[in-house]
Amino acid sequence: MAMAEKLTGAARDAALARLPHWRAAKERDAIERRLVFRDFSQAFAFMTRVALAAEAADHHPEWFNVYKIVDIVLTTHDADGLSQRDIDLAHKIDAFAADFGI
Ligand SMILES: C[C@H](O)[C@H](O)[C@H]1CNC2=NC(N)=NC(=O)C2=N1
Repeated sequence: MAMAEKLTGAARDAALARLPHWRAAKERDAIERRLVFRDFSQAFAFMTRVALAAEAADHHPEWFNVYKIVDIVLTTHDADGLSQRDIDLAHKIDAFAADFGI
C-alpha cells in the first residue's frame, strides 16, 4: 500500500472539525476518543467490529480497555503523524459506536 501522507494545515483542521468526538492528543500527532459502554460485553463486541475493520483496511488502532471503557488513539506510524487513514478509521469507529447507542 502507498505510504500515507501526514495531514497538515487546513486539511487537518477540516478533517478534525468533522470528528467532534475526537480530540488532538497532547504529546503526539494523533487523535483520541474515550468510549464508555454499558458493560464489558458491549465494549468487547465493539472492539471486535473495530478489529475486523482495522484488519481489512490494514490500519490499526492503539487502544486500551478496562471493563466498559475503551480508550483509542489513532495515528499513522508509517507517516509519523495523523493521516487520512486515521480520519477514515475514526469515522468507522464513530459509526460502530453509534450502533451501540454511544
Ligand atoms: C505493513 C503494514 O501495511 C503496515 O505496518 C501498517 C499496518 N497498520 C498500521 N496502523 C497504523 N495505525 N499505522 C501504520 O502506519 C500502520 N501500518
